[in-house]
Amino acid sequence: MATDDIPAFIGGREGEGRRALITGLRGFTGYYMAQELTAAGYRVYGTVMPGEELGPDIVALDLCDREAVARMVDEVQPDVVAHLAGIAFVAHTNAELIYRVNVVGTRNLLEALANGKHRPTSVLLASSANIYGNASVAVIDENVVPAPANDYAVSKLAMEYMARLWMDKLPITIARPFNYTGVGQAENFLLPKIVSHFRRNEKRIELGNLAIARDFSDVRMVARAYRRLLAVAPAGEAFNVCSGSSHSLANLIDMMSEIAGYHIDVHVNPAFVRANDVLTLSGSNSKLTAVIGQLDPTPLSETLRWMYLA
Ligand SMILES: Nc1nc2c(ncn2[C@@H]2O[C@H](COP(=O)(O)OP(=O)(O)O[C@H]3O[C@H](CO)[C@@H](O)[C@H](O)[C@@H]3O)[C@@H](O)[C@H]2O)c(=O)[nH]1
Repeated sequence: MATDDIPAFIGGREGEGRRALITGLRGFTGYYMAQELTAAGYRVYGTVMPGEELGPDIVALDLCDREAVARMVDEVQPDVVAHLAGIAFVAHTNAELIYRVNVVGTRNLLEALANGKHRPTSVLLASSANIYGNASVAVIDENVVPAPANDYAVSKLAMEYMARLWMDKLPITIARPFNYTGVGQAENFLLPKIVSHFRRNEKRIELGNLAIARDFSDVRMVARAYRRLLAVAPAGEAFNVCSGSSHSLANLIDMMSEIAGYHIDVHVNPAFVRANDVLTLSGSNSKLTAVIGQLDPTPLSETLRWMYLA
């Protein structure tokens, strides 16, 4: 689809009179997704983990509880679904939980939606660029054959394969986000960790593998891209969600030094070095922008400044 053909309602109120379900509403991305969908006119329903605070239109849900998932879907009867709940930390040590939540939990949701009284017009599943592993090409597009290198990535690729079994019943879109960050991301991820050290004025930081590079986006851009995908993506397709430019770890530290106005000493702590790390992830967003229009990515230095000053 050429950019000229992109429907005019993009950026408008395409959600008017429609119900959106966000799984993982209180997760890092869920918060921004809710803002984005509410602004587009959707009535937003969300699931949170049992024990988290509830509110109107917010349901506590363990995705691994198949019957509870079916009940929730029956109550909400969503028109669109952004499935963001899942284990997001690549170095999470509980492999069983990773597979249970990311694969079985997603299967429970798709089964409930397919069997539900009301069929949604779009279901977006958050997969991950980590499925590509250590790709041999410099810039990764959706045709690169996935080569997952850790349990997290295998779980996300398994989720994608499992989702294909439901594509004859549900209009499913797979998002493959590259790295993204922003205010509210947990400090066990690389950029919030670096930013928080500078915020505390620390002169030393212990990191893991320094020889990495990532394509970082701003979480607000990712939420915008997901909202547009829900409105216009052709069913059954996978889309990279990324800025198209990659930064080395040294470059990230330099950027933060510039913002904070001082130098930090970087030390390697073997405890943070991952076995089977993915070294470089740099993506092409051409397929995405051809369908949803230009992304207007926020420069990473601006996102870092936002986090530093928050
Ligand atoms: N977290 C962390 N990472 C470190 C550190 N030192 C080096 N790294 C390296 O920095 C890279 C980025 O780590 P994370 O920020 O934890 O992100 P990620 O593993 O790339 O995963 C993120 O991006 C994926 C998409 O590419 C997402 O799917 C995933 O949920 C997550 O957001 C990894 O190669 C990691 O080994 C450290 O102290 N902490």
